[in-house]
Amino acid sequence: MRRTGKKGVACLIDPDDRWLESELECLLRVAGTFSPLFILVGGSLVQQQNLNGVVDRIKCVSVHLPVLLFPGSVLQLTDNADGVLYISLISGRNPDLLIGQHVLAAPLLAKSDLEVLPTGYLLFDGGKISSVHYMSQSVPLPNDKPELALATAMAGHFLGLQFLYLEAGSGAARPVSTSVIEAISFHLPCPLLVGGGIDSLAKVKAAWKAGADVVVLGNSIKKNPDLLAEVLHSAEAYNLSLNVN
Ligand SMILES: CC(C)=CCC/C(C)=C/CC/C(C)=C/CC/C(C)=C/COP(=O)(O)OP(=O)(O)O
Ligand SMILES: O=P(O)(O)OC[C@@H](O)CO
Ligand SMILES: [Mg+2]
Repeated sequence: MRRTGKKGVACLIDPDDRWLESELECLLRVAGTFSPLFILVGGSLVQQQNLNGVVDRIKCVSVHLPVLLFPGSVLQLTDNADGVLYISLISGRNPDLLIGQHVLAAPLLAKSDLEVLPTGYLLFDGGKISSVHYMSQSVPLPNDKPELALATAMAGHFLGLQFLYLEAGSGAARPVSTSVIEAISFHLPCPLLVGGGIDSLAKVKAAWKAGADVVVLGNSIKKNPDLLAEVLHSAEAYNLSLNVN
C-alpha cells in the first residue's frame, strides 16, 4: 500500500459495544467488498466468547472481508479471524505490553493459522483519558511534538516492526495531529494506520493527506454508517485517480 500510495480504511468493531445483529449487517453491507478495506475486531475488555461470536457473524455476512484481531491482551485471540495485529505499545514503558503479552501469545499463534502482523502501537494524547491510556497505565505521547513521535516510530522500525498504528484513543477529542503523521510518513517506509476520534470525511482526508495509509474508524461509523459509505467512495475515487486499482 505504501508502495502504490493507495488509501485504505479499516472499520473497528468493538465486541463490547452492543452491536445489534441488524446494525452489524447494515455496516457490513455498506462495506461491501471494497478492496482496501478490512475489519479490525478489538476493545479494551473483550471476553473471548464475545470475540468468537462477533468474528463469526462478520464472516457469515462478508465472507471475503479480511478480519484482523486488534487485541488488548492475550485473552483476545481467536482462530476464526484471518490475522492479528501483533501490537507492541512502544510509546509506553509497560513491559507487559511491550513484550510480556507477546511471549504468552507466541506459542498460541504458532499453532494457529492467523497471519501475524508485527505492529508498533503509539498512543497519543487525544485530549481526554482513553481506555488504552488507563488500561496500559502508560503516558501517551504529546500530539504536538512530531520529533518525539518520530524517534519512537523510528525505534520501532529499527526493531523490525512492519506496521505502525498511531492511536489517539477511542472517541478522542482530537485525532493524531497531521504534523505527527507527516513527520513519520516522510521518514519511514512502514504502512501507517491512524485512528481515534476520526469522525468526519474532512478528518479522514486530512489524515490521508498527511500520509496515513489506513484510517481506522470505530465510534463514528457505528453511529453513522453513511460516513463509511462517504469515506469508501472518496478512497475509491482517490485510488482510481492513481490508476492503481
Ligand atoms: C499481541 C497481543 C496478544 C497483545 C497485545 C497487548 C497490547 C500491547 C495492548 C496495547 C494496549 C491496549 C490495552 C490496547 C487496547 C487495544 C484496543 C483493542 C483498543 C480499542 O479499544 P477501545 O475501543 O479504545 O476501548 P473502549 O471501547 O473501552 O474505549
Ligand atoms: O472509535 P474511534 O474514535 O474511531 O477510534 C478507533 C480506534 O483507533 C480506537 O482504537
Ligand atoms: Mg471501543
